[in-house]
Amino acid sequence: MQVQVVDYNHPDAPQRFVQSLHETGFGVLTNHPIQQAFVETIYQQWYEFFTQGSPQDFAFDPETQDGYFAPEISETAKGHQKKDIKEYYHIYPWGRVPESLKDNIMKYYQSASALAAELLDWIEKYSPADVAAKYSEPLSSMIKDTPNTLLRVLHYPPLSGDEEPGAVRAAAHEDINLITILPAANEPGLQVQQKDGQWLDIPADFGQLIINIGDMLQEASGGYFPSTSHRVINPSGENAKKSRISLPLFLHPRDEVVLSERHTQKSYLLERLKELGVK
Ligand SMILES: O=C(O)CCC(=O)C(=O)O
Ligand SMILES: [Fe+2]
Repeated sequence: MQVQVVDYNHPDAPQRFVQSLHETGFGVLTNHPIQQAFVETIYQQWYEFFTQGSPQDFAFDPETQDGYFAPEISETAKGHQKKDIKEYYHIYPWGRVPESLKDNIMKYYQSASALAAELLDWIEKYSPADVAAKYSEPLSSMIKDTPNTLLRVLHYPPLSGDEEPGAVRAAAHEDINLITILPAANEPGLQVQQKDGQWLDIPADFGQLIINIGDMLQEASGGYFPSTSHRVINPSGENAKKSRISLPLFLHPRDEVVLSERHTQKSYLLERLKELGVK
């Protein structure tokens, strides 16, 4: 099955969307409540911050993990040797955010988190009974008042030609969290790995919202929802001269939430951050 594009307002949307998540780990929504013009304003503001601002003034704190991650310290995907070609900024509700960018990005954080709670209710409702029985509490309540949900603003710079051979914008990886909400980026490149190993472009037209399953929901659902590998490939030709901005929101439960017999959110996250080499 291919990743389904689902109209958020259609009566069958919840069921079709959850089916797509089960079969592919991904689903794409149109006509959703996040306004594209607002997303674009954010892309523009943060593009200026990365390219003309002083991101180093907000260098990330290894303890708390908020702030700016420069290209030199950017993460290396699990199982890979080369760093991704990207820089990014981690936003938490309690974390540091440049004053001039705060209003819009926190408004986005709140509205995308509210939408995520609704989508988690859809997922809960259309989980088979034996899968739903594994959830230690309702999925949307796992993220209620959580301080752990992470909004990452990513800037993939134009390619200069002297990148390390083999390095890519984002090497194949799985997300750590419950679900990820990602507005279509301003440039293409996102691909998902199918069960047969082939890489497929994610449908990501202007204004679409991409949702994918992360390891924590895979863990909590006993594998019913797969945390599927995805990557961002390097552009070529004229597109290589362009920046790419994207804005994934990684929904994380509160620390104490039980995911499975072996893991709480806190123990699972620590294990994964060590693997990424950023903790
Ligand atoms: O930039 C993108 O489109 C995806 C980024 C991503 O997968 C991630 O940061 O986990
Ligand atoms: Fe990802």
